[in-house]
Amino acid sequence: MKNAFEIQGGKKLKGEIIPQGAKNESLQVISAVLLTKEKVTISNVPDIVDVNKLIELLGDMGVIVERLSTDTYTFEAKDIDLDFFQSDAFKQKGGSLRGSIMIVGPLLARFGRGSIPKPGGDKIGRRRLDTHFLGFEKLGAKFNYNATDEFYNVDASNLQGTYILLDEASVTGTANIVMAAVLAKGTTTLYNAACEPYLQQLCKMLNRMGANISGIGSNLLTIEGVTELHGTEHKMLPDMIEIGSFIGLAAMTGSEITIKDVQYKELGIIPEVFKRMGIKLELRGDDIFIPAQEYYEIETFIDGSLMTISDAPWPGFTPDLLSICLVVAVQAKGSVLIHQKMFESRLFFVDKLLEMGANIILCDPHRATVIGLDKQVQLRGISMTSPDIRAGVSLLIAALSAKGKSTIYNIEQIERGYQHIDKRLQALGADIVRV
Ligand SMILES: CC(=O)N[C@H]1[C@@H](OP(=O)(O)OP(=O)(O)OC[C@H]2O[C@@H](n3ccc(=O)[nH]c3=O)[C@H](O)[C@@H]2O)O[C@H](CO)[C@@H](O)[C@@H]1O
Ligand SMILES: C=C(OP(=O)(O)O)C(=O)O
Repeated sequence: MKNAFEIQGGKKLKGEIIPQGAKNESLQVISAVLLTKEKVTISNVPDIVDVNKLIELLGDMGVIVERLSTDTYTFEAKDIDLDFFQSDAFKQKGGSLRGSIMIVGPLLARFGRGSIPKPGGDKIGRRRLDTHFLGFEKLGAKFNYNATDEFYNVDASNLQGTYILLDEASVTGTANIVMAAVLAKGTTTLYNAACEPYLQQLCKMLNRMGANISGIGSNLLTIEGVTELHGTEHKMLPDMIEIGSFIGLAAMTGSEITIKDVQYKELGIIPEVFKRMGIKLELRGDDIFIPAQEYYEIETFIDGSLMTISDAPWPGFTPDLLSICLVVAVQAKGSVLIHQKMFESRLFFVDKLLEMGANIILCDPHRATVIGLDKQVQLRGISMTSPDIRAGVSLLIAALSAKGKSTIYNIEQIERGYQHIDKRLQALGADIVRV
């Protein structure tokens, strides 16, 4: 398998691009099929490494998976092989993606026990799972963590609804606890819940399956336990992180791009953050049109002080788009402080941007000040390795804007979240090949 992209940068792109279905939503709703023995049909499923691995894992557990078309699947979790969870195959596969952690809640709810190896995902700093297991414990489960094997086991003969104040608004943690609580006895009140669109979509799907969840979209969820759930149909939202990435791509390369069918009202603060970086966006129907812009100027705060872009749980700005904002700022007019509050190793990729000619001061692992080049100096193409999914795409955007050839290695990191990205960029006129 060829695992690098070779890019000849500096070309203006033009055209329309359709965002894939949301990666992080997919990982939640596909895990939720374990909650019922009936058939669940899911559409707009992105064809990306992480989602394909989860689907394969479900198949290994005994879920009957049928692919109806390129992006539509049915899942039927009639019989699950509970012994599979102690096998080496599970330990190896289950640990290879972050999203696999969300099979534990449904397994616990339906079969009274669940297991998971310490999950993978991006190496972007410490990524604790306490919220998940503290929540399960509150519902009456017992868990143990084998530090040698890096393996978690959770047991519960009878989950009991209760009041849970989460220690942090964890996205996958909230999803996991909600999925455990829907089949628990009595009422669970979940406070400090995360409420990203991914979670809103999950909760709506669970309600269609017969669950009784209220407070969707807020940080206070009330879940009245039910005895069983049924089959349903679900369609994934477009991936808001892809949409943000394409906005950044258009600005940095000075290209005219239309992003189709974005479900604008689900994008929260995302378009506003890019607008404050000086990027012109037009909503046409439900498409975002970004005109070719010679330059874009980052606003200051009202009092004239330096703009700061930082992450926060929803409806704050998602941490998954900060790397994109950082790279876009490299060619802006003006300066910005990028403050990545959640993850402590997500900004180190600026080293590569520095090598390409960017003007950035990495203040500490969480903060970087970018002094924009205002397109007066073009970045230089280099060879680089993608450290994580969003840094990878940011480097790809930098490479597309740069003079000369860049090579990006370790593109599995990019491909775990961006579907057929080389082909889709080629369709916009990009010079990118897989080598
Ligand atoms: C598969 C999936 O859905 N992955 C997403 C999910 O990961 P994931 O669910 O793993 O991330 P969490 O929401 O648990 O939080 C990530 C990290 O941020 C810290 N933290 C979290 C909440 C908070 O209020 N303050 C805080 O500092 C935590 O210590 C944690 O280590 O949510 C992250 C945060 O949006 C995203 O980057 C990931 O793309
Ligand atoms: C950090 C991310 O993903 P994961 O949680 O799967 O590592 C991401 O999507 O930006």
